[in-house]
Amino acid sequence: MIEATGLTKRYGPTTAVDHMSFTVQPGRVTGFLGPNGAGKSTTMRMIVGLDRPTHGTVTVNGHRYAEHRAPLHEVGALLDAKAVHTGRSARNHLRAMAATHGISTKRVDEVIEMTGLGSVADKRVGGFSLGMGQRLGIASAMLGDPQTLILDEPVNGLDPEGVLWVRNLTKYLAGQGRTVFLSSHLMSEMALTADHIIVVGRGRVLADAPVADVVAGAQGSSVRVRSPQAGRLEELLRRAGAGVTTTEPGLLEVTGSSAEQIGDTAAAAGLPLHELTPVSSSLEDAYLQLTADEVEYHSSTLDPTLSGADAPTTESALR
Ligand SMILES: Nc1ncnc2c1ncn2[C@@H]1O[C@H](COP(=O)(O)OP(=O)(O)OP(=O)(O)O)[C@@H](O)[C@H]1O
Repeated sequence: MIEATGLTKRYGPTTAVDHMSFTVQPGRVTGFLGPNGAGKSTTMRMIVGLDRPTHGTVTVNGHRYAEHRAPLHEVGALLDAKAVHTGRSARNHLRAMAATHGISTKRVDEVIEMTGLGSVADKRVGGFSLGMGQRLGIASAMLGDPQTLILDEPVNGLDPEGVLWVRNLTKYLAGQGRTVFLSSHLMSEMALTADHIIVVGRGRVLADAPVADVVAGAQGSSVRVRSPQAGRLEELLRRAGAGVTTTEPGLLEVTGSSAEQIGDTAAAAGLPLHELTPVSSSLEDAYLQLTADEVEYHSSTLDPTLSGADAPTTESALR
């Protein structure tokens, strides 16, 4: 379990982390989401003692990182995949790490196998692709078979197969009762991977809840209703206070009313329904609403005259 209490980090005039308090529970995958500069990496670095809090505390299983006797067995972290001696092979890098922590070479072979690095383990890390570097970073984090895993952007640079692998691995590790805390900019991926998310913006916690609750709390959830008597139904729903828009004859997009309420209203009036579909907001919608005022760089409106490399994308606007 990771517990942050009033965690604060200032760099000169910049407050990177501003009185953050949260708990990351074992047995589930917790996602850490936030726009560029929100303080995610700084928070993760403080968890593993690479940065010292200006105020507040953060502990892993009740102790600050530095207080753990064998930290590698307690906490595994992927913070900067490029922070590896590039002249060494992956196997030698892992063996050097293992040797200084009393970990067997058998375990090195295990993590190489587990992370799919077998065919490149004896090649120089300097020639690794970003994805291979990420796998090596994850192998390093797993080396001590830790109870807690902290992964900063683990799917960054991975191909779809690699992304799926990280998803399955993190779910599997959480299923074993471990604490898994990972940051990502890929909202759609987080929706598939995380059970719980902590959303941050400008160093503060904006949401800390199960993924389903964050999505349900987003504005914009609606119900698609199809009826041969859509006009009459629209009248009744409006009278009951719902918002209704019509995009094609017979089809209503209803907000402010649940599918059950709409079904009951239609049944009470004897109106036939041909479709009644709740359309929930995606995690991305919820995330954009939560962080709308917190991003450092707004893309405002997308300029249609920009094209190719000049055109901002949703992802680049968030980063
Ligand atoms: N060593 C440092 N010195 C000065 N300012 C820093 C330092 N590290 C981070 N910051 C600032 O602190 C804020 C939070 O940065 P941080 O890297 O933690 O955010 P982040 O959420 O991880 O962002 P990203 O998604 O870009 O990785 C930013 O404004 C950043 O410029």
